[in-house]
Amino acid sequence: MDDTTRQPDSEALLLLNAGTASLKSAIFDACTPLPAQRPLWRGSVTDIGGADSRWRDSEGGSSDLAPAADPFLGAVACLLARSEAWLGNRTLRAIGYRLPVAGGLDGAALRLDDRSLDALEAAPEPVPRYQRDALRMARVVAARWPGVPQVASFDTWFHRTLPLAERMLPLPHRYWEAGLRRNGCHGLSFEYLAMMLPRRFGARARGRVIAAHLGSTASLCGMLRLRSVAVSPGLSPADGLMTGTGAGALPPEAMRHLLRELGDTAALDRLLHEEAGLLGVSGASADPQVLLRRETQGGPAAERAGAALALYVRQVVREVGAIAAVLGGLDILVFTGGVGEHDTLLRQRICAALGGLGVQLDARLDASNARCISPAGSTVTVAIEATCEEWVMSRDCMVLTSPLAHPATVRGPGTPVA
Ligand SMILES: Nc1ncnc2c1ncn2[C@@H]1O[C@H](COP(=O)(O)OP(=O)(O)O)[C@@H](O)[C@H]1O
Ligand SMILES: CC(=O)OP(=O)(O)O
Ligand SMILES: [Mg+2]
Repeated sequence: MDDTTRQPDSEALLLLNAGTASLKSAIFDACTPLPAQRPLWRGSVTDIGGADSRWRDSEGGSSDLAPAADPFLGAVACLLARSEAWLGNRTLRAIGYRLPVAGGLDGAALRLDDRSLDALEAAPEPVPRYQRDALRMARVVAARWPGVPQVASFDTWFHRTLPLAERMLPLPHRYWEAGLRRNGCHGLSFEYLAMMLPRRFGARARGRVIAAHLGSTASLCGMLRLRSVAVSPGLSPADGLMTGTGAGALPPEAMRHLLRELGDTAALDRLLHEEAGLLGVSGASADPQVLLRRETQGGPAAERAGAALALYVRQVVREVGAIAAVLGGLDILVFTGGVGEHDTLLRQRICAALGGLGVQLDARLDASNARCISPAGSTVTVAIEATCEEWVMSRDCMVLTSPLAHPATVRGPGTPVA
């Protein structure tokens, strides 16, 4: 590397990734123009606001989180303190955030300042709750580290290539004009996969790919030539697949019934996002690992755990089938996210149900968590790729804080996304 481009060794990036049930942070070394793919440190708070809320870090640290009046800001305070302690004397070059939607702003990523934060906060509903959380966090961080550049990376950017037929909702046109459209989810994760798959599978990766991001929430993305052409959710993971605590898509009659019964949208939101999904059906847990254990223990509780898992698997299988139809077939099925990367049993159930599409698993490879888990010569390559949204965010931070950066946005001219 040219010495004139070398940053002081002590420069670092802090990336903050607020999801639906977790807050993750990662610190990357900022001494090379393109940060190494492995973070120096990782921290997370899981089950935010729940009974099992815990922080953990990549150095083995972990403890329960004390209840807080505002559980999300409690999680932020915890991770910022841990991050600051880990950083020690290192200088922060930038702090990056994942934002699910660009709120009408242009581009893949942008520098956050009072003006852009105001604009994002003023973006009209509907925006997912965790968008608002990420913006609240950015205000807290700006007060704690004034002067450190802040950068937002948008999930919506990767899905800018969705065709109109995938984006539109069958509603009167005025709602389209008002910005009501299908945006897809987990764009930074799919963008990461779109960079990694060609390294592993060469030209095959440019064919018909379905990426299954199965984490606390779940969404699928169909890609052709590594571009997003089909997605399972609409505006947020509240649509599409069920999740740990979320119902996913529901028939309108069910929504009307629930709204009548519950009386207001806040109660409806709580039910749909916090009390439904695997937790609601099983009556026991949002965590598939817990349900897989419970399923084997017999009795009504085991039956409900089994029913919840069967529903989850069925929804993923149905969506893979639908997206494969849109793609005209399937060359690669890639799993990512906490469940997709680690849950052998659920992967096996999903793949067994997809045999009709040519999906096969080599049980030995799968049990050993190999990265390619289909037998050699299979019609469909089945792969596991550990996602790293924070690495995509770290690149945006480097580009937007470089002296050559375009003043506002990176990764090409933007398509306005509402
Ligand atoms: N080793 C594991 N085996 C099975 N499931 C796992 C494992 N590790 C994490 N998970 C599951 O992954 C989910 C969290 O996914 P992840 O992508 O890490 O988080 P988030 O969606 O909050 O960003 C949880 O449901 C958890 O049970
Ligand atoms: C939906 C989303 O992007 O967040 P999570 O990390 O919780 O899946
Ligand atoms: Mg996530």
